[in-house]
Amino acid sequence: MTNVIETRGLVKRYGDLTAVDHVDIAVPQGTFFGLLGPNGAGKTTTLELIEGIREPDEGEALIFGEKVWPRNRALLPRIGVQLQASAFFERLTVAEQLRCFAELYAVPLTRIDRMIELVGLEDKRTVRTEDLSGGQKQRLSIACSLIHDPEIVFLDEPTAALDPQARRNLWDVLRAINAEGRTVVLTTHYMDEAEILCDQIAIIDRGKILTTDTPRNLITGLGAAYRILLSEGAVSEEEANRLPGVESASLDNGTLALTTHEPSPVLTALAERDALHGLQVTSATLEDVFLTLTGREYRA
Ligand SMILES: Nc1ncnc2c1ncn2[C@@H]1O[C@H](COP(=O)(O)OP(=O)(O)OP(=O)(O)O)[C@@H](O)[C@H]1O
Repeated sequence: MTNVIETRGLVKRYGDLTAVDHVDIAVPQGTFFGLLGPNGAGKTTTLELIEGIREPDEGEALIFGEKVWPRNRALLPRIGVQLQASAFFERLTVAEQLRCFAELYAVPLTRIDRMIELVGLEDKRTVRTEDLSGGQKQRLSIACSLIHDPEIVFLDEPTAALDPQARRNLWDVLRAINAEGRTVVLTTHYMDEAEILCDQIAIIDRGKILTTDTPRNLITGLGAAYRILLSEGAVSEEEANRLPGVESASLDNGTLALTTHEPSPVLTALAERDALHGLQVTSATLEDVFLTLTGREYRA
């Protein structure tokens, strides 16, 4: 698959601090790519280096095989950029704001309605930007970044500071953008968001990429055990300990917790005993991946 983005040994220093430390990233066309890391990890700086709005101290970033620095104007119509903080003309309505961007890019004004529909702001088209909620502002800012129909869109923490429901609603918009065939590069400090949305995740910490893979491979690569939780009384602790594949079973606070690396035979044996009451199966999470890689708990 063609890589539409590649970075080679990207470095950015601010005084003594190396904010981006030899970052190598490759993003195949059409991927939903996530740059995941705690606050201050270097996500925004990395993104800005790739977008060509900051000069690297070392290394280079390529989009569609072309260097992004010095500023490469030929790339601009092909990429959409949503910055972490968006500044709007506050007195303009949603539709006027989009019209302004459409005219700047000289694209047909029919794109305005298309974008309003894509981000679900139909009932807000005549509302002034200053009267939008945080989630609606983020939607508008995403719509502005897509007005010229770019092939790649960069989104810097688009769901930060949104409430859980607004975050989930925005996830649907982001999925739709990717489903249209666009490559999406997203930064986030939310583990769940990266796991749910992204095809590929690069975990960044202290300026360094720790690992890049699919969420599933990152998690299964740990080889961690599954936990199977059942209601007390579904089976006895002794019987649970004897089930095929069970490594340990213990009863705690009304919940029987089993650990296993092979959930299938355990679940089959439980089903045969009609003992699936209160069943929950959990595997390792990206937080466990971060802990394994850094030795530290993940604190966004
Ligand atoms: N213009 C700047 N001058 C000096 N230091 C900077 C500058 N921009 C960022 N930094 C520092 O570089 C490091 C990386 O910052 P960056 O904003 O890239 O991280 P981030 O992962 O995007 O964090 P956040 O999630 O908080 O936005 C941080 O320690 C930050 O304080």
